[in-house]
Amino acid sequence: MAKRLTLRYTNTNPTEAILGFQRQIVYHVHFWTLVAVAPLVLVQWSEHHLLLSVLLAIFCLNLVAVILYLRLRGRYLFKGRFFALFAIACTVYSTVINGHNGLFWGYPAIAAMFFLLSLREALVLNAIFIAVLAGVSFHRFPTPEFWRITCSLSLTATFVAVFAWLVGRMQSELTDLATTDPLTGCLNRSQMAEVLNRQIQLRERYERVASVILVDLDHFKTINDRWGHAAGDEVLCEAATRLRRRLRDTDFLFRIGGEEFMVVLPETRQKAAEELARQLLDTISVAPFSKDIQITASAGVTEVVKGETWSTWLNRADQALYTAKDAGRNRVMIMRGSELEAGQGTPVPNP
Ligand SMILES: Nc1nc2c(ncn2[C@@H]2O[C@H](COP(=O)(O)OP(=O)(O)OP(=O)(O)O)[C@@H](O)[C@H]2O)c(=O)[nH]1
Repeated sequence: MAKRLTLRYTNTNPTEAILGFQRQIVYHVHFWTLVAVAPLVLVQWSEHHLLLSVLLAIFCLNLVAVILYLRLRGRYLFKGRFFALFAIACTVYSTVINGHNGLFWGYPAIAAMFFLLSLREALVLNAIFIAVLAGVSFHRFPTPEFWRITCSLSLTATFVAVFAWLVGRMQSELTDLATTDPLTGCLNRSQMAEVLNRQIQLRERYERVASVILVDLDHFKTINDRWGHAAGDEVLCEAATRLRRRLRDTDFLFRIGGEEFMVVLPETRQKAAEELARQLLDTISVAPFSKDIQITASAGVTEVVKGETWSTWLNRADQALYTAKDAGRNRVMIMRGSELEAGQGTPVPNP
């Protein structure tokens, strides 16, 4: 065990970072659309297009509402659906009464929908939008122009759709890279606070229980020293696989240090967690790893207590683990509330 857990958490959560990035996009699209559309309310009014002017004014009110809500509450009001609705209505109606001058707004509207909506919603709405604009163009413009308009609108939608799809894929790949440990595939520390806090919220609000197990491989340094770092890496991967195999899909497995793993068990009381911890240590010690390496592990177990912070909860599990190490390793120690249960550390039979 290299050192005690660092319980200070800096805000480096990748999920939060992506949400922040999406909020920025929503903010900018709404803000710059407002800058472009607000003067058109007066222009259309002065040209006696009263209905269009009113439509544009309501569109602007929606833009202002979304911007303010985002600024004040940090939330995305209406999820871009009113934006799409008004952009489509205004562009189509403007094309009907203004011809090309209205149609030109269709191109930025197509792109904006891909920025604001989910890919599926943007594809469906843009298909409808382009079909309606094509219908209007067919009646309003000569046939060659209708084809040019329909093809250029479709090509714009295709380009932006491909771009949005690739950005979405890259985003999820980067999130995976940022949230998992590349060696073992376990979650890394960036997700720790979020997962533990979620369990604490469930405890506070719905009286749900949850437990944490810290598992630390014993004398891991000797493996590196004797068989080399690559063999040590193999043992870590295999240990993670063995732990994962014993866990449920709803449990969370983290690698939080060199040879230290954390298991978060939702809906699990301390008693059940203690039993599971013993089984986890068994899966590590029961069979040799590659190169016939034999290894054991120690574990600290504790259940979340109402009103505590995630760091207090984890600190208690950490203390239980240290006690297990001090007591001779290859055993489980549990810690309830604020007191370590004296003598409750249960040795796991040596392999
Ligand atoms: N192969 C490999 N070794 C690692 C990795 N991360 C940390 N280590 C090694 O793990 C060892 C941990 O050593 P210690 O903290 O002394 O713990 P230990 O030897 O397991 O002793 P106890 O925990 O007290 O039983 C160090 O030698 C680290 O270099 C890794 O990713 N791969």
